[in-house]
Amino acid sequence: MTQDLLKVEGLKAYYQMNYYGVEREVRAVDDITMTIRKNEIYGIAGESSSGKTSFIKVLAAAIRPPMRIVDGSVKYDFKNGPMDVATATPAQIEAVRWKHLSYIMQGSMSVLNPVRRIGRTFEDFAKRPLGLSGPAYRERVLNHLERLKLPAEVLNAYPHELSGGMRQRVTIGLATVCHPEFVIADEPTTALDVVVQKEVLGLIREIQQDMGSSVVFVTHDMTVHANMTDRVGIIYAGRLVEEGPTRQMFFAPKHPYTAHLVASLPRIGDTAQRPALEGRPPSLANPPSGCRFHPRCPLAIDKCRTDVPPLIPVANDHRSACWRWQDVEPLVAPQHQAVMA
Ligand SMILES: Nc1ncnc2c1ncn2[C@@H]1O[C@H](COP(=O)(O)OP(=O)(O)OP(=O)(O)O)[C@@H](O)[C@H]1O
Repeated sequence: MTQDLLKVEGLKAYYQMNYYGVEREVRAVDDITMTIRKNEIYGIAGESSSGKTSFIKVLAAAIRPPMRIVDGSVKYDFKNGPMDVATATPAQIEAVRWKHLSYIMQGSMSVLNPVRRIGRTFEDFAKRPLGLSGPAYRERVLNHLERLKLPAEVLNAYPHELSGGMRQRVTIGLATVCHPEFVIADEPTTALDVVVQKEVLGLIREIQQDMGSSVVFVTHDMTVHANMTDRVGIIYAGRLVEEGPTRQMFFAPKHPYTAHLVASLPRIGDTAQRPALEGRPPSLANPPSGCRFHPRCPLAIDKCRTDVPPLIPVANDHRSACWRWQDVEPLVAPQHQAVMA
């Protein structure tokens, strides 16, 4: 039986700003309902400015003004008790940080303090949540470094003395040394070259399987989703527009936006011309009426311009928010789905 570790219901998180008396509201997360199961890797995809980072900042309980939760709930079922991010106190968040809820941030250099040795940064992150000291603490950290294929000497190094790949492994180490139940990874491999990227992705998967934790993995790179995730959710203009098992999303997408994202992947031997998706995601300060994708959608009909499509079940474990989901055709022939090999 699958169990849920996180339940998000009707979540709205907006940036509310006031420029010289003029109110401005960016609806970055606008009515998202979804669950994350125990022991799964859930991928979040979508173009730039679609709201992915804003959404996971809420999941990570890292909400800072001008962002605010306007409505909804974000309920975790942690081993040490339930927590709703929407109502949690700073002390409750502090109690789960790193030990239950952890975050692998974008760009290792911005996470690691350049004038602090790695060993000191590990102490800042892990000593208190682990509740260990002396030899027991040191043994725990050294074991973890070994699992990350990092030599013990990194503890004496400064960040600039390490390669980009090693630094990223260190940030993964910091985020996982307390064996958290829930790990959020925001574009953890974007700045790395392809070989190192593969290594880092393999490592995240290994650690996830070892610890049995849930991972939410954010990237706009669909190849990474194809190779890493169990399920994928597609965010467009602040909304979850489709969600399903990864294979199904690639082979039988039920939203025209997903079909285009999947088709944009390069494939060996595929020379077919595919219609490009024109335009850009809309401004979240003034999103289009009805389905927010309608101005770019090749299948749009009048109803799409006026009525918001609900996210409904369309197949086993698969939901789509499209009035015309039954007419969505995959844009890529199955023999060219090389990324899913
Ligand atoms: N601190 C902020 N203040 C005001 N608006 C913001 C802030 N951060 C993000 N936004 C706006 O929220 C919207 C969603 O941005 P977000 O960064 O969540 O998207 P994203 O999908 O993660 O994009 P990317 O892939 O480029 O990181 C955008 O319109 C962005 O301009």
